[in-house]
Amino acid sequence: AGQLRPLPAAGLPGDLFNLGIASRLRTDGNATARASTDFGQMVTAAPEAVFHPRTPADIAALIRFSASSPAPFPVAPRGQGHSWRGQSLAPGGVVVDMRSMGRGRRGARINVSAAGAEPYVDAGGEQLWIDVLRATLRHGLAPRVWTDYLRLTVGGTLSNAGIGGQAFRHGPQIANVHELDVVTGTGEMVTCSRDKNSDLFFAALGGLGQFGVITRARIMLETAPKRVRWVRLAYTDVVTFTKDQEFLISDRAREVGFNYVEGQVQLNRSFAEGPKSTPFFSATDLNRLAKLALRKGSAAIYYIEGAMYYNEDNPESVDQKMEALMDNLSFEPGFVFTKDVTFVQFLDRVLEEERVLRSAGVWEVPHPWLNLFVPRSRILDFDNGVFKGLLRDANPAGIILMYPMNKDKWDDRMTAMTPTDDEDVFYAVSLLWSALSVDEVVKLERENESVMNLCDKAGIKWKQYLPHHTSQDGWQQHFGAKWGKITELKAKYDPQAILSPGQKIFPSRAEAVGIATA
Ligand SMILES: Cc1ccn(-c2ncnc3[nH]cnc23)c1
Repeated sequence: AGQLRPLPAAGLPGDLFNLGIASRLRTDGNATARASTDFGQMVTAAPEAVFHPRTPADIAALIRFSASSPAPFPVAPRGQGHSWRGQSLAPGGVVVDMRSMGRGRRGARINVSAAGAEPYVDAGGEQLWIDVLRATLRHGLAPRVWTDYLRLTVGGTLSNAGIGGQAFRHGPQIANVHELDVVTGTGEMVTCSRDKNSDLFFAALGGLGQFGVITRARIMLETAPKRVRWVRLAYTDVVTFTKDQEFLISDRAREVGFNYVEGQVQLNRSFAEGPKSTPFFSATDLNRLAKLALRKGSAAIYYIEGAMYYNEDNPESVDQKMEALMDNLSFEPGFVFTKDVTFVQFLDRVLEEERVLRSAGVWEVPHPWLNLFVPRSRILDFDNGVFKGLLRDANPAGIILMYPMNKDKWDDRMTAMTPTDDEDVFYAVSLLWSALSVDEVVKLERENESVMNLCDKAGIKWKQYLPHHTSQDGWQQHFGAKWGKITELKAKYDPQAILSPGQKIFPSRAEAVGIATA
């Protein structure tokens, strides 16, 4: 039940509880327990309170109060809490439950501007992408780039980059934003874009919550297709697999190719010991694929996952387009798996995965993830060292994604990092493990470490996506040449280092005060 007046929390300044916003603060154990962990379940750290803002002005008031108090306390915006290593936590501080912004006035914070040559949607940072999709489809429009899972917030994915199979063509989600409203670490509400307060605009996109809280994003839209031809093509040879993937994301394939290109790696042992069927593959499919791996003696099966958008007024043309495309690709003959679905069914495909995993009780488990961007020139070394070496006989629960993107679709002025070599293509490799026991957490974390060490020894210049580093040196290496600018922007927009301490990039003054008084 809501509290009339929360009891002042020990670690927060008493007069916080005299402010007008105090009634929106919850200090009870239920509220703080829910905000003490995230989807990754790798870290637990309790806030002193959870704040339920109604408007961006409420968030500004809370942050202004912390920034001007003698003992500034951490403040972390939390949407769905889908960070994996505690990035959305605020130990000893205040977690802002962003989802309370939208409550009560459904749709008020998603405004579609459908007219004109460049339609867009203004979406609250707390809005889920699935809700943005439903609102824009009412106008026959949709954002161009999607994460694999849609029950994530706009502010959360834009604070990382927002990658998925459409990014090879349109860049990550952060490359498809016109304007932001951001509440900075000094509690100012700033509207920013490429032309206005542009340093904050570029900082916040991929900014890991370090420079401000995204409360609105103006996102580019395109005409939405009605249907999708969704295919998976199986390969046993990684050279052929990556060659075809790179063709599919090249300009040559622009007219004749897919609208979406991703890829997965299935290690052999998972055929014997993994699920007998999945949302995409039937048991028969998986049997055929297991036999293929055996016959070819390959350590893994590689799938290209492609999607071709179309409208039902000319289904035969998508058949012809798909036939022509298949002729250009060298997958294992007969190993083409096709589904014909609506646009929403395709975009929301991971919901099915979530349902299966939740019903098996393995969705809310620890997720020791590792997401790497690997330079194209080293992807075969990576495959050889990791999938044919380190992980050859592994069979952890979870999925392995592997697909290329075009670096020139990313904007290097933004905080998100891509590999700093001079190549124009890099691969996303996502080891999305689910740990089904406590010692598996330790084992998988160690394995992830050894993957990164193997890359270091081989001189493979990786960057982490959804990054987690345990030292400021690690973060300096992550940001490389951007580090100087990033520290300047942090001093300008969050001088007390209040915001999103869970990323562990900057020692927060709040902590420093704590240490000083300890
Ligand atoms: C970069 C990233 C983080 C999570 N994903 C996922 N992709 C595909 N299926 C998923 N299921 C859960 N997370 C998934 C991809």
